[in-house]
Amino acid sequence: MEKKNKHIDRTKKVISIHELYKSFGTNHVLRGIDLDVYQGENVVVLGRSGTGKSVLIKIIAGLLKPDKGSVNVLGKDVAGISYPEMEQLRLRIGFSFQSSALYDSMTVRENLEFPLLRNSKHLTAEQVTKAVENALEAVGLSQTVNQWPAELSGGQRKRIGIARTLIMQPAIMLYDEPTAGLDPITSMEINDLINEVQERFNTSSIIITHDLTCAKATGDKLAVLLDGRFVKEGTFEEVFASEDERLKSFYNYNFIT
Ligand SMILES: Nc1ncnc2c1ncn2[C@@H]1O[C@H](COP(=O)(O)OP(=O)(O)OP(=O)(O)O)[C@@H](O)[C@H]1O
Repeated sequence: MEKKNKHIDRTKKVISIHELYKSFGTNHVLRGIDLDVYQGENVVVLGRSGTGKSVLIKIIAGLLKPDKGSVNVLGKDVAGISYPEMEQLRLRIGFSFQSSALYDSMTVRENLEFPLLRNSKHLTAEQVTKAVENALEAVGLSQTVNQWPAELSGGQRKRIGIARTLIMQPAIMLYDEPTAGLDPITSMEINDLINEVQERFNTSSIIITHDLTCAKATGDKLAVLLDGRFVKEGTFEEVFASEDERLKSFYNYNFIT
């Protein structure tokens, strides 16, 4: 079912990218990217492997520097800001990695406490406990608080990874292949969670995925990256109605793999 989100505020851009270029030596990965993400909007980025989707969200998160172009995130130009300003901005961006990136030697509670204790030193023990409880409740895994990551399923680890980013109350969520390696039912649960996070916390998100079911379920807008540029933007139906041969071959490839 195509999603409907009534909460998008089209008067507020939380991410605005214009003519972004990024190369690694002679590998010209991003070649003139334009993208706007509005308050409360979920944008899905589709594209074949190696087209630069992860590079794009790493630039948004300040983990890579753009070569050229403007990248404005929550009102700040990430290319021009100082390191301390970038650190502050990064706290408002939740990055959900493909690998979930949990610390195996820490319990779920400790994994969730970690970003809070490092970044919000003024909090009392009681406030930290409450924040952990709230984040776990938001992802439906309150009962796992004393478990180890190794005791959790892939889907649960993914949820705990999302809870660990939610604990910092981010304005923007970046999901890198959130359903990769998960079975269809668990994937559907993660899609639902992405939408719940969007509605409950009014976050704006970029979701990188090869999973067209995820794209349809979570994306208010889809953007297709090809040869270093976005070649098509629109709703799932608009993108799939495209007669562009380059897009058609991409969809066919995805449907049969
Ligand atoms: N730090 C880096 N140094 C050099 N090259 C890099 C670096 N990061 C990415 N690249 C190159 O940039 C290109 C795009 O990589 P990226 O990881 O963004 O692709 P992707 O679209 O996310 O692929 P996938 O769907 O397989 O995850 C690749 O050719 C990759 O080798």
